[in-house]
Amino acid sequence: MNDKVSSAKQQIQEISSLLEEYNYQYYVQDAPTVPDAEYDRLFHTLKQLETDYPELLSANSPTQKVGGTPLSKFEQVTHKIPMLSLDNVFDETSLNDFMKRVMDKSTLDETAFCIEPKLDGLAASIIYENGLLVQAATRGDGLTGENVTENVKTIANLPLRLRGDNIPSLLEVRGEVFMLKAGFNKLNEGLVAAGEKPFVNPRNAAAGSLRQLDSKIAASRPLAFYCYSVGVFEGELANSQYQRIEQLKSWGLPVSSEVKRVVGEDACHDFYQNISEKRPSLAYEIDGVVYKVDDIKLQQEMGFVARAPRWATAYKFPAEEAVTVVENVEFQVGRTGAITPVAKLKPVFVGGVTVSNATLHNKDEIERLGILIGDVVVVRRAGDVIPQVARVVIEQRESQQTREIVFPETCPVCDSDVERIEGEAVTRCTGGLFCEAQRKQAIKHFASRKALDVDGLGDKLVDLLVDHKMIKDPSQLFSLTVAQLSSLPRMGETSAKKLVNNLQLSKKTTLARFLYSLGIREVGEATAANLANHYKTLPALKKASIESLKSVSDVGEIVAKHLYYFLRQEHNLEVIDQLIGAGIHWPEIQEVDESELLLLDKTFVITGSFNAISRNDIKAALQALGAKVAGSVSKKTNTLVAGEAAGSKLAKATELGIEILDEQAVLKLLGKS
Ligand SMILES: NC(=O)c1ccc[n+]([C@@H]2O[C@H](COP(=O)([O-])OP(=O)(O)OC[C@H]3O[C@@H](n4cnc5c(N)ncnc54)[C@H](O)[C@@H]3O)[C@@H](O)[C@H]2O)c1
Ligand SMILES: [Zn+2]
Repeated sequence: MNDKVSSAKQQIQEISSLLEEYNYQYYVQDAPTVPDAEYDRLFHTLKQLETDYPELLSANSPTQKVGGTPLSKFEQVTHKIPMLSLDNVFDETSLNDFMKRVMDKSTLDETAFCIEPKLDGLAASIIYENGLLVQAATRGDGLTGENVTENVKTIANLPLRLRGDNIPSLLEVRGEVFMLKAGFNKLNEGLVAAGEKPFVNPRNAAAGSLRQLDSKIAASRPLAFYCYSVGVFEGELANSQYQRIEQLKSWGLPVSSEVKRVVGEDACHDFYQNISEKRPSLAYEIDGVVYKVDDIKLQQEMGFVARAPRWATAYKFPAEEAVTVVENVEFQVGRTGAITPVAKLKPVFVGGVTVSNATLHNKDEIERLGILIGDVVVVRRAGDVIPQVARVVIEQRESQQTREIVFPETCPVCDSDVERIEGEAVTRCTGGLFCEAQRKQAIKHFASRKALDVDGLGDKLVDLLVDHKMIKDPSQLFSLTVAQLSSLPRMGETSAKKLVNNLQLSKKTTLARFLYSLGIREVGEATAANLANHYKTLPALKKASIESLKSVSDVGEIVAKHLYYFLRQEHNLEVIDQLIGAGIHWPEIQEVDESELLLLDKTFVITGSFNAISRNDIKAALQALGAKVAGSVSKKTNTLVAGEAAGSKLAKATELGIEILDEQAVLKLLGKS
């Protein structure tokens, strides 16, 4: 034996024993450890080797057999006509080759194909005698299957008795037992809740449910069945695959509504295209399209090879899952400061593209997956969804080569501390004002209407300023010159002058607006106002402990922590100092005698639109008098301020008998009219 042959022989042995192991996990345990694509890849490599070295082909090769082995715990059933598998193709060219082979063989004027969705479940043979369901079996190894009659009888959409005319006295229907997507998700949720292992996919869930000794368990599982062919029969049947399916339907048997009879290559390709698009919205999983010669006589003439008919082929969708290795984990900082772990993968082809990154979302997800750097993982990319790590192939973990994923303690972009607040999944950078990753977002927020309200500084302009490296943080806005600004694309001198002027104007603000403008997480307009009223000065707020912060109305544990950490970052404090240095100022907040607060502890809601005053000003004025301003009307509301075109809030307030003030009345109350 020359070197090439002996190396081919060794490869064949290695692949065969791997495939046998995978077959066992898949068909016997109903729990595959590798994606189908990995199995198919090995299978095709083996087939190719056997084609290149025909002398090495053994009758026991996995390429010559139908996958499963019937479990001995079931009574065995011998199939009168073997239940075969299907050949498969993965691209248009191979599909065209298949069609060409059929055409070459055909003497028909018009060779039609029956096209069916390839349901992703497991095949079953169901025998009806005189219209009554008498036996059901799995495919098993193709010759012998498992008797699962009692379990099949529990499948909701399958009739125990056929109806209609001309039913053959003996009729073996073949089809797929599968699980609806919705039922599968629910089943897995239940299993997880009960501390049991969930199924990897609906196919394996269907197989695991059907092959239960206790039919009560099978009955509790959301199984369904669609017919796609006939085995043995006594009586008359149509001579076309498509018409046979119609006949089965007329006897009350369930068939997929997607099945079509078509003529011509174009129509065959169109079907594939259409159903690929429809796939995500189908209630059940399909993993491809099956093309069958429609004419039964032509089917018989074409016959079979070892494990599959020559008259049919399955065009499989590009695999949505593939196996690869996690080479490293990097951390990306998003524009809101969220730190996302990203798995750096050995590049792998999946879902039609080469993937080398997959998001790991957050710490919880890493824990859920139990993933380590160096692990072999299954990567999933369905449709346009970003690639995900679906699971770790724990069987292939080599401990010496793996290490734990360690989250950074400081931001990989700006080195500020990171925080992860209890109850939140996300880890964040706390250098909001300084962090390069968060720069654009921070400046846009700073200039926005409810913050410093810089007229003429829109989002696009902020992008430009940052991209042209003119500013790094909000404080640098104030040293921009007319010359600098007018050098930007689409920026004339007049607008540049206006903007510089507006920036000057915006320096006069309030402490509340200033606090809001810093973009501290969870510190909205109302919270900023409460903080300003409570602490009165910025230094007082800077010194506040978490406990003290929590005593402010509206401020809970989470907000308090965000504030506290934000104000402990050197870099943030520097930017704040620079802002003050640039001339931002606000009027001192007067100590007020609470007894003078007219509206202390009264709750207001504002709705509708106003003419002489803005909604924000009404709000600020009410708050200055000690009132709380809430967003929705409830029993706790004391007064509704209703402007023009007030709607549901007005109706509700009227219903609850709450005091209602119109614009005139509120202006009077505020002493402004
Ligand atoms: N991940 C693993 O470890 C692993 C192991 C073994 C097998 N597998 C997967 O199983 C495949 C082999 O399984 P297989 O032999 O069942 O072949 P198959 O699933 O590729 O094709 C044949 C089967 O398709 C089903 N089918 C669905 N719709 C049909 C229709 N309209 N008409 C006819 N048949 C239809 C039937 O059950 C039939 O037996 C492999 O290609 C691989 O994807 C995976
Ligand atoms: Zn950062």
